[in-house]
Amino acid sequence: MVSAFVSAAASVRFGAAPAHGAPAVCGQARGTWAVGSTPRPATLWMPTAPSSRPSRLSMKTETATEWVTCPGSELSPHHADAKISADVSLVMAANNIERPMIIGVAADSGCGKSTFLRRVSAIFGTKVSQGHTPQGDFMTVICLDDFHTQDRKGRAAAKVTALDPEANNFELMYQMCKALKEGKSVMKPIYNHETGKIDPPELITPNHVVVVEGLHPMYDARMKELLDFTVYLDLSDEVKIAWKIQRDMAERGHTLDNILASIESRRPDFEAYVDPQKRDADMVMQILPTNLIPDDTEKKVLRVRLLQKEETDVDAVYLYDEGSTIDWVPCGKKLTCGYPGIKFHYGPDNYFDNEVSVLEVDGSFAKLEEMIYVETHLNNTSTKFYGEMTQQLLKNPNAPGSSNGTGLCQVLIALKMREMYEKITGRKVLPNAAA
Ligand SMILES: Nc1ncnc2c1ncn2[C@@H]1O[C@H](COP(=O)(O)OP(=O)(O)OP(=O)(O)O)[C@@H](O)[C@H]1O
Ligand SMILES: O=C(CO)[C@H](O)[C@H](O)COP(=O)(O)O
Repeated sequence: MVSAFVSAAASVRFGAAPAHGAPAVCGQARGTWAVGSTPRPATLWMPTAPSSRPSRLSMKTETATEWVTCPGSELSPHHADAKISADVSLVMAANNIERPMIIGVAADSGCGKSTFLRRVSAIFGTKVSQGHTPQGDFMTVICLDDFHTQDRKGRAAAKVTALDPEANNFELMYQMCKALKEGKSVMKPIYNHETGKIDPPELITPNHVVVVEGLHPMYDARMKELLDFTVYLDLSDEVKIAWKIQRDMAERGHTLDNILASIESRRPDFEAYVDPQKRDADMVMQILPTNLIPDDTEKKVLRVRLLQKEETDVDAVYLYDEGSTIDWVPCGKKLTCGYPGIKFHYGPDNYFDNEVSVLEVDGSFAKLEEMIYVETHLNNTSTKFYGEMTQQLLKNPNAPGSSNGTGLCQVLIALKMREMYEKITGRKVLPNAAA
């Protein structure tokens, strides 16, 4: 698809690609975006140079705020200090925030939420803050583990897992997300994964985009209602185990038995409380073992299916011909593929009670720059200029999944989030704002 924003003369200042392993919201100064002769929408939201913008971190305005006890704080002794501001935060006007958009990203632990959100932050463009919760100048990412009602010891004594709704303060979660959506600040509890304890609350101010990620963003009906866009990352057991082994053995010193036991012990609660959220998500990314290698044991080659609910405010990405069912094997001169090749599928389907469009990518890409060839065959990608999807992948080639369908689908979902933001607010985010 060639968007109306295409301009061969367009010049982009690229920032350094965020290093893999950087915090969920990568700090990148925004560059200028010259769109040549491209007409600018009247309501174009143009970030000013970082130095002339009020820094969210240096805002002292919240000290003038009157704080009130947040409903739900009475439900856990650990949440007694949880507060919300009585009035709309001064940060709203100071940072030119009109209407915070709230996005929910649900998945089990270790299923790639942080990795995915790094792509999202690159597309929205945001500078990262230090601290427990990444609060960028455009996007904030709240981890819902912060609403655990008990510390690790408490959960062990009560014999509940963190996945059990009993172990989470949904009332507080809802009230705080509602307050942020209304433009109010909150003093949110912190769950400290290093100590397993609940730390004193931290200040979270409203932002253009607030992502709530974790085990249960869509579990509670009122929370679900608040969310403007929802995503579920659905890993098959085989892939989940492979990723867990890779991370928890290599980086966290767990043994294989340990990891397998932990996955098994969480399974009943995962199936009861986390997994069902995928039914209602606007987009689901299924990550499965490949079909291209019979009896594949390595689980390194992935088959990724992007399920896009038809009934949303953004149009589904399609391959070639909207609504048709298409299998596409693009290997050849235009797309270099090593073993076992690459295969696309697109078509309509039903997912629980919803009509969805499915875009499937099985296999890996050998040369990322050749993704432009794939991009040319995709439509409704919500890109703002020819090659934007490929450019986003090339920005961070070493991030997990860049060379397969996970990276491609991460970028496509992030572009849909940006489109949704523009629809909700009536503002335009400059393409490549993060560069
Ligand atoms: N697309 C991908 N391809 C391969 N590996 C991936 C991919 N996405 C994530 N991983 C790996 O899986 C592991 C977990 O990823 P990540 O930390 O993003 O998950 P998470 O859901 O945020 O985890 P947690 O909730 O436990 O913090 C990491 O080792 C990461 O490198
Ligand atoms: O499922 C999880 C989400 O990240 C964690 O296991 C849960 O938050 C408890 O954390 P910890 O194991 O550090 O006490």
